[in-house]
Amino acid sequence: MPLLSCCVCGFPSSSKRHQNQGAWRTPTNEYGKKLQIVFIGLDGSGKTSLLYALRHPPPRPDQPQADGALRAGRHSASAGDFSDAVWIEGNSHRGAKGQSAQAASELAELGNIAPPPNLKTVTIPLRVGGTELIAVDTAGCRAERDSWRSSVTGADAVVLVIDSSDALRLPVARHELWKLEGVLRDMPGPFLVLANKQDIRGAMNTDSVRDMLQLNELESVIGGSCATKPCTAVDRSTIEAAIDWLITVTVTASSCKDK
Ligand SMILES: Nc1nc2c(ncn2[C@@H]2O[C@H](COP(=O)(O)OP(=O)(O)OP(=O)(O)O)[C@@H](O)[C@H]2O)c(=O)[nH]1
Repeated sequence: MPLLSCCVCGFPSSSKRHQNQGAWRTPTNEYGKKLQIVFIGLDGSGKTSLLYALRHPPPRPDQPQADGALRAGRHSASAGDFSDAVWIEGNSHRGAKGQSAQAASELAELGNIAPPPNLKTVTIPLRVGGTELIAVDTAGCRAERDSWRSSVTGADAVVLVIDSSDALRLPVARHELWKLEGVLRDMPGPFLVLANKQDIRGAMNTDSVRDMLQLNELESVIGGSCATKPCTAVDRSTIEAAIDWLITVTVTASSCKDK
């Protein structure tokens, strides 16, 4: 018999994911507690750049950005933009959250926060479309990827960021993703793959990224959907749309439990 999917959350109606939607909803704000979204992805895939883009207010029409929003982005990332971030120490991390480390040293220079030199994850408060989020930016370097498992456990939603312009590293991303298969199976919330760097000529489209990551197979293994959305850190609206969608799936679907 075919699995019936919920028309709201897309998960099979009999799945743990569908039934757990809304488990986190409490009366503390419009939707409940702050959603915690964990961002994972290989080093250089663009996690911190995307989060910076989300934090950064869109440019005013009368104030055109200097070429490359990215350059004005995290690298020069004004310390103030991450001044309420929480810097979490990692044991073996050797500065692979490189630009976070740069932002961190800028913070330190300003005497704002004195982050530890070995950063592992950075927790950043965000507001997207009126919803308050806690974004967890993990380190993507090889030495830190095993810690994704603990970062992902208990998250409301997980986002895997892919550098779509780097087909050569897709098998590595696939390998790391499939190592999380068990955690994703137990996770109540949605899982989203962001095919980042769509501004780069020759970047793979979402279908190719899906194929390379074997997401159709993963969906049947974890019993839930793995959505794929295109985005680029150069255009804030693309990441905002993707995260908006993620919030809608997580939040709106909370009502599906009652249907
Ligand atoms: N052209 C382009 N460059 C991007 C985009 N997103 C990120 N980058 C660049 O890719 C590089 C890596 O981005 P990061 O945000 O540091 O990647 P990360 O995933 O946080 O990397 P780690 O901290 O090492 O795990 C930087 O030079 C960014 O400017 C994008 O959408 N388009």
